[in-house]
Amino acid sequence: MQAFDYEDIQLVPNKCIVKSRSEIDTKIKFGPMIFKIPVVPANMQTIIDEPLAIWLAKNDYFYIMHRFNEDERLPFVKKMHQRGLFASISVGVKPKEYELINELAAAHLVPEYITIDIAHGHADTVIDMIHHIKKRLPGVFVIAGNVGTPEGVRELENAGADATKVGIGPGKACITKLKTGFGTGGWQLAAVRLCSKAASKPIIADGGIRYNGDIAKSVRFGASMCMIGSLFAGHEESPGEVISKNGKKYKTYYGSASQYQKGQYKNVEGKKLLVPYRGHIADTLHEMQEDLQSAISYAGGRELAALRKVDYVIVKNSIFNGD
Ligand SMILES: NC(=O)C1=CN([C@@H]2O[C@H](COP(=O)(O)OP(=O)(O)OC[C@H]3O[C@@H](n4cnc5c(N)ncnc54)[C@H](OP(=O)(O)O)[C@@H]3O)[C@@H](O)[C@H]2O)C=CC1
Ligand SMILES: Nc1nc2c(ncn2[C@@H]2O[C@H](COP(=O)(O)O)[C@@H](O)[C@H]2O)c(=O)[nH]1
Repeated sequence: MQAFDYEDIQLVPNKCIVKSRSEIDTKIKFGPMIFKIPVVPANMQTIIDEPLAIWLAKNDYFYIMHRFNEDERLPFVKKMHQRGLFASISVGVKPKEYELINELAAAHLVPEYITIDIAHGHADTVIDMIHHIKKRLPGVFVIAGNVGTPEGVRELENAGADATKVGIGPGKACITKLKTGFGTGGWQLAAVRLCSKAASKPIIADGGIRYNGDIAKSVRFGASMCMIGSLFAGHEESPGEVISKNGKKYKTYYGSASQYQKGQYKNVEGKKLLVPYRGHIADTLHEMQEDLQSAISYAGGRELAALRKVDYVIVKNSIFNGD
């Protein structure tokens, strides 16, 4: 298997079949709903909060609420449904998480999406949680992860997951590769390709996306959706205060397995960084859509599916990886 990452790949253009990029459709059906673009902000505490989730849902973007305000998740589902919006939450695998599923079922609160979010998702703990959710909340679209291998994808799909999330350690705030020696960091795009070939259901490419063009590349290699953290971290709407330093504005971005998230230095696999302030998230999402429309035009198509068939070349070291 050849190892490559986003910066090593360039997609090869086909003849354009549209007169304007505005004709091009970037919509994606993912689970029970259709979204404007195949992009979801990472379910991390420095990336999403309730006001942003509401804005994203109202504006036809996919979102996944993080799982770190444990007791706010049930009321969150209720509030979203009262507003006529879809609910999409995350869970872990510890005993309290089983109770949450039971409480949601008892209250007849059925979120549209539940993401099982742990670092090493190819595990019986995740398989057991998939079974539990499917038993108690059968209508929910279950996303499970993270995994980095075809075997991981197949096992979670066979257990009942409706989609799997691929990426072990490629994230900008991640230090898993350094701390453990394991992961898909440096070959995340090749891992997406490998996993998507084994998948019979959608996969989410999670981590390592540094430029808008990487979204098109993820779709080329089989992703239905891209989860992005660092590119979304610096916005006005991102949780946390704007920090001024040497006349420049920043926002904080920290890993979900960092000591800042955990409140203690134990099994730490994430770090904290400052990312430049980028204005409003609506502008970034709009630019992502425009760039994706342009990418589809280079693919010679009118919709996302055109990207799946384009040729590619591997050009090692063409540009420096942001990491
Ligand atoms: N995508 C990625 O590469 C990574 C993502 N993360 C993110 O960090 C957050 C915290 O993740 P996580 O620590 O899994 O969540 P939790 O702290 O909720 O741990 C989940 C469960 O899995 C156990 N566990 C965690 N890591 C391992 C492992 N390597 N082998 C065996 N058991 C394990 C934990 O027990 P115990 O702690 O006692 O071992 C716990 O019971 C999540 O949001 C996750 O997505 C973290 C690292 C990598
Ligand atoms: N190894 C770790 N990975 C983490 C941690 N917190 C989050 N993540 C993963 O990173 C992506 C976002 O990646 P980015 O390159 O777009 O910034 C996120 O969705 C998680 O899967 C962590 O502490 N350690």
